[in-house]
Amino acid sequence: MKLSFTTPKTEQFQFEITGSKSISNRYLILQALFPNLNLKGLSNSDDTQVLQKALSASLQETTEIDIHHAGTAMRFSTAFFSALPGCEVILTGSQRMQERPIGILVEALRSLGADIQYIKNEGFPPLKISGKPLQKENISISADVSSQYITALMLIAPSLKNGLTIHLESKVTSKPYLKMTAQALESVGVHVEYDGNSIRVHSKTKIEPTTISVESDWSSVSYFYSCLALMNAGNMNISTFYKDSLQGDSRVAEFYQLFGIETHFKTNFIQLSKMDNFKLPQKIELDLNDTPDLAQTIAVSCLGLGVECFLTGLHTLKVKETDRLVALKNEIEKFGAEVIITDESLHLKPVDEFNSEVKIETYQDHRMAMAFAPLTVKTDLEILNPEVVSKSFPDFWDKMRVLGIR
Ligand SMILES: O=C(O)C1=C[C@@H](OP(=O)(O)O)[C@@H](O)[C@H](O)C1
Ligand SMILES: C=C(OP(=O)(O)O)C(=O)O
Repeated sequence: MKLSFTTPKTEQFQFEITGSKSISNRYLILQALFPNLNLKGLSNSDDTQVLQKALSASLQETTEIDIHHAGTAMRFSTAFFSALPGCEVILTGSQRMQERPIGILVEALRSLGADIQYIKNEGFPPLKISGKPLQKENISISADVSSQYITALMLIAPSLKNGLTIHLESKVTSKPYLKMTAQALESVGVHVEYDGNSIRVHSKTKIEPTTISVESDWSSVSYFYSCLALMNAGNMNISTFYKDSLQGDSRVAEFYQLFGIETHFKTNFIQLSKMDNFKLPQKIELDLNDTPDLAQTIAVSCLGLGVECFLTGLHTLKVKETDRLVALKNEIEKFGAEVIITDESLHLKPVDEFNSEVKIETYQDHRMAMAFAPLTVKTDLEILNPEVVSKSFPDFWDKMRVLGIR
């Protein structure tokens, strides 16, 4: 899809963004445990829809469930089905899902008594799961590959007889997602104690009827911060967001101050505007260990603004929808800039003038398409397989059109 930008007639934009897929997928598991949980404003993303479908599958006999590209759905439902007595499922996913590691979670579940077998490669989906009551109440797990393994254990913990204590080994990656899980559990009345290196989730069999409204997705809104940073003028009112967010990616508001974007929190929306007389820095350095999904957005903003950046804490990017470090290097260098990557960092040295008419490969990764789209404000470009955005944000291109990106 070829993209071009026409300065819109208005400088004031107003729109709404779909519910957070991370929050939605946590509450879907909790709803499966506690049926009197009522959910409003769920994400319309593919990743949420596949999890909804998986959880509503009839489990009379061995059922194959295809989770496509959805990492959270794969990890959360592995734990859920393992602890569901009597169920027999085969959990599979896309080619890339079959290359994304799950061994740490499977080992943890097995040590609690789960019956899980690998169908193809040791350590990777597809999995054959025979659900049964899990016994132990203590577990140690490596926390530096994906926080989703730990979230998966936390979400099923209330259904274990004595709850579960999870000891975190090694440096914890994507930590705010664990806090999000703890807050989701607390919001339905499950008691959680979290002291940094261990998490205790108490058992709970029933909850009071509860209605939860899912907050909009902060990772999705990052692309609008990037657009505004690259545009000459404008302000945006985007709903529904609150100052006290469950989502770690709400730090995008702080990060984009570096690029002259101010965030004002109104009752239920955010107002983004450009700071007056702002002078861009020559170089920024950020540790994104807590917010890995913002890395692509920030790297491309830097390319567009001509700001050198050194991003660290990126070791998990290699095992996401694609190897995002390699994908970023390949695509950013097409514009003439230089990118140096290691296993956990990215150093971008920008160029004054871009190569034009660049074709962006998206590698089946929604965030590659969405991170590069804002660059159209500066130069015409082409995004290959633009439909990948539906993994987290199906309405993405409609919203871009509102801003003048066609
Ligand atoms: O728990 C979650 O909802 C997520 C956790 C993060 O993954 P890792 O913990 O694997 O970094 C993040 O990248 C992903 O998009 C969503
Ligand atoms: C990494 C992501 O998702 P997941 O791991 O759930 O597939 C993402 O949405 O950027």
